[in-house]
Amino acid sequence: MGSLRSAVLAGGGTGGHIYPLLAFADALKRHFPDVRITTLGSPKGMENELIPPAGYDLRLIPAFQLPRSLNMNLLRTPDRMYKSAHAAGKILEEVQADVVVGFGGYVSVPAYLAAWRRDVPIVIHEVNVPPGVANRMGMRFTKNVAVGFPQQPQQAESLRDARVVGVPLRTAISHLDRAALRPHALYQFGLRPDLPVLFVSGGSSGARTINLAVAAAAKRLAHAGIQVLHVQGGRNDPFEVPNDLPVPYVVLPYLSDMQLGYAAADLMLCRGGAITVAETTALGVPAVYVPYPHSNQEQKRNALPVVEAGGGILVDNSELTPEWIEQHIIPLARDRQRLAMMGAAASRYGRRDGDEALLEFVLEAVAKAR
Ligand SMILES: CC(=O)N[C@H]1[C@@H](OP(=O)(O)OP(=O)(O)OC[C@H]2O[C@@H](n3ccc(=O)[nH]c3=O)[C@H](O)[C@@H]2O)O[C@H](CO)[C@@H](O)[C@@H]1O
Repeated sequence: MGSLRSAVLAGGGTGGHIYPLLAFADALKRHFPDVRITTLGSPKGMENELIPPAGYDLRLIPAFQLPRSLNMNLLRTPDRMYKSAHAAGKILEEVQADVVVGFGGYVSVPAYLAAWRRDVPIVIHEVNVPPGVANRMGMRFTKNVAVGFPQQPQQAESLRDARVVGVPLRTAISHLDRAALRPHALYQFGLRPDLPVLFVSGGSSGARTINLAVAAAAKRLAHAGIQVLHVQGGRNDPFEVPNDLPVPYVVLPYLSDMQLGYAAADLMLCRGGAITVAETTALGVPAVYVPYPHSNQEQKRNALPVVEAGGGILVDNSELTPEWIEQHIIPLARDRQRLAMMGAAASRYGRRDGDEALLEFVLEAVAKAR
């Protein structure tokens, strides 16, 4: 393995960009205990809540809104973009960056621009198809593109030559032994060991449709003997659940220790965010995926290969009603054999070594540039 003295990691907005960044930072630290790690974020993203508690240096650069489609005129539209790239450049110089690794989100663009102008190698990690606007812009400046899933290079021309490295997952998740942690997780949440647990999470910001549909099905789930562990999501409105249910229905605003949720879960109900899909499959958690309908079908593309492999089922956002939950989720949550088969299929699709594989790719990129 090569070496690194200073790395700048850029990625922000929602958890989907930040958790892989943090997992990669941890891998860097493990291999190079003296490496200087600097993360770049913008003032309003979830990075402000997630990165400082993880112990990494977070530098904020002025935010600017990217258009939804790629428009190279942006690079000529000075002001805000220039201000952000200038701020990123000053940080790259101060920390004498050997590499910039970008995970997407608005804040990655100024980092890519600043690195390109200073001949600092750039590595892009992309988990979605189509790739996000920020990363697509970054691809104008580097060929070092890594992706999270094996189908991505076939699905997008811009990713055709990308290296499949998997998704860096937090070690609490990638090293998780679900069965061993389960008793502790159930105890922590006040759940019973004798009844199945449906774990509900709409991704880092939460999902209104999922929250409301499951809450409205609370009585039916409870009377069928299904416990619910329901994470509302960082940026979502609270919802009402009856308080006289015969079995536990636990609502949490946000769960930092997601490994506990995965350990408690017999079945998951979730969106199809790329990192969520990487985690459920790495851990072999059978899941019902409800892709977010307004983002270019990216979440459906994330979940479909898992479903085709037998690791979960897919339902349209508009079809997720309390009746659908009663007809499909209740029988599934009670069918231990089917859940075990789905879990095994999910884990054949998933992988746990994305952090190490991305690190290897980054070191190769740095060595190539030297
Ligand atoms: C609406 C939208 O555009 N969503 C995008 C966003 O999703 P989002 O930001 O929701 O990201 P993902 O679903 O991919 O990942 C969510 C992450 O948050 C963690 N988590 C979640 C809830 C919680 O209480 N605690 C917790 O730790 C999960 O364990 C996971 O690590 O980024 C993903 C990755 O680019 C994209 O694929 C999604 O399409």
